[in-house]
Amino acid sequence: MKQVLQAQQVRKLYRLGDHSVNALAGVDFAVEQGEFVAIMGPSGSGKSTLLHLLGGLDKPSEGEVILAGNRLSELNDQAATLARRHHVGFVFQFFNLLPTLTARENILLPLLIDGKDTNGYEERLLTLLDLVGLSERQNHKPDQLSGGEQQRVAIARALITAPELVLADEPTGNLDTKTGRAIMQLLRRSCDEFSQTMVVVTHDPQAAIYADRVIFLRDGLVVQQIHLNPQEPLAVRLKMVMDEMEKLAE
Ligand SMILES: Nc1ncnc2c1ncn2[C@@H]1O[C@H](COP(=O)(O)OP(=O)(O)OP(=O)(O)O)[C@@H](O)[C@H]1O
Repeated sequence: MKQVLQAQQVRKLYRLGDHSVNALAGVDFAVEQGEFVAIMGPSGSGKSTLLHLLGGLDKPSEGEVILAGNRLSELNDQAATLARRHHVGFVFQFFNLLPTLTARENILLPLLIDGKDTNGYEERLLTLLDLVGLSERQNHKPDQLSGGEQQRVAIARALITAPELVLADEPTGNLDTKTGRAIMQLLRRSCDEFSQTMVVVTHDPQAAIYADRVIFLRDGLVVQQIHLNPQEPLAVRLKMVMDEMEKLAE
């Protein structure tokens, strides 16, 4: 299987005045195409930092991230931006929707930024609007949508270019259980049907159970990884994730 993403001995040191925070202390892993990986760990364990480095939004202090065959440290800023644009869709906790644009226009934005003709994407847009359940609300602006609906717009926006890799930071944060489950099922379907790769940071075991693999971070290090079988009942997977969380909390 093709590897879409690799982290090699990734370290991140934040300097704060006269002291520094070791946010990542040497993280190694690889993600294969079509794989769904959840990253879990206590607050401050380095999850968001890692996601930013994996997507080339920030640079490691040491180590290397290889994204779709590109060694990010060897790219200049412009080349890194293009690699990101062509290979990665981002879903952040604060949806970063443009308030003056409708849901539909926000979803099409990555194509416009990349200078693409959006006409050729009409069918994909309609499919995505349907998948995220927003066909009826495509002409609403963000302030006319609920938090869950805004989150679904952000997810459709991340998927419109059919990126090989989707990086999501707490995609179910602040959502009710039902909407959160629908979002995770949508990401899972994107893996299964379009062979897209997902890396999702979450503190919620109910969200992590949709992954093939859960990576646990603590103090900036990978301390455990477990594989989940999507064929197993949700309750079995949930127990596996929660047992592991409990062990790591000891
Ligand atoms: N820009 C920054 N400057 C300085 N320190 C930072 C910065 N960003 C994160 N940190 C520190 O790095 C460590 C890891 O933070 P990070 O946000 O990656 O953790 P996290 O696991 O995502 O936490 P949470 O679950 O609370 O979002 C923390 O100690 C945090 O305070």
